[in-house]
Amino acid sequence: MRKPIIAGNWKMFKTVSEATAFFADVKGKAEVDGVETVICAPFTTLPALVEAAKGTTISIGAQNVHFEDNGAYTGEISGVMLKDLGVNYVIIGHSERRAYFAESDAIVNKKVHAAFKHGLTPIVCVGEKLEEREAEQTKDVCKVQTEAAFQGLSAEQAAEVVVAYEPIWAIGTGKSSTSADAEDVIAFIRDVIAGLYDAATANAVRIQYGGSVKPNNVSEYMGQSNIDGALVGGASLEPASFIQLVEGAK
Ligand SMILES: O=C[C@H](O)COP(=O)(O)O
Repeated sequence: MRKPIIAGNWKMFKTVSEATAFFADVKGKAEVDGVETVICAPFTTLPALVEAAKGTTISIGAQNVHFEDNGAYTGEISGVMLKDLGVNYVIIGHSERRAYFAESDAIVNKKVHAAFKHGLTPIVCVGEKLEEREAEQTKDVCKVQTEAAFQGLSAEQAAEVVVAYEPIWAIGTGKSSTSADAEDVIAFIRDVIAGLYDAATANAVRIQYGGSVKPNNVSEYMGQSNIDGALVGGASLEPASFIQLVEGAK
């Protein structure tokens, strides 16, 4: 039985004071039995959020990690540093990082290994561009990205990965994938993982949908048998909306 997981991805939004005010508003409310709640926040807000989250069921995640433990990598943050803060999750390979920061499939895989090395659970993003969808390459793209991300992971590690299927054309556009289309691609991604490992491992992996998920459509996605939650950008920024997303995942 896979536990649904709602993860907010704040992207480059919120100062420390805004983050702590948000947390105070959702504490006790975005905590729902049977649903895992994660807030993936900017690095600068992580210490305050980790502190605020103590004694709650809300986990705190980062939005990126470098694949080395330390070194001359100006501006980067490592898994050692995130674990030291008490962070539990990290988003890896978000399409914005792939597009704007040249993250290749090989880099994504190195980051996934770095996450496991330091006891962080990776939320690995895969998904196609609009032109790839129009060329009917959605599944090919997701297969390549998924296989690359999982390369070299043991079955035990693979079972712990959270995958977020995010069609790029649906991110921040208000154009969400239909729940049936998302289910079709996510079931396919699960089959790809089964091909790499076995059915039991694939059935343990939680796969989220992401792309214009809102309080009014989250339960539609959650009603699909292969969709185990959502990675949410815009609608995760307001406390009331975030609480509704978590409640909608029950
Ligand atoms: O990581 C989250 C996704 O990029 C979705 O963003 P969005 O909910 O604003 O469309």
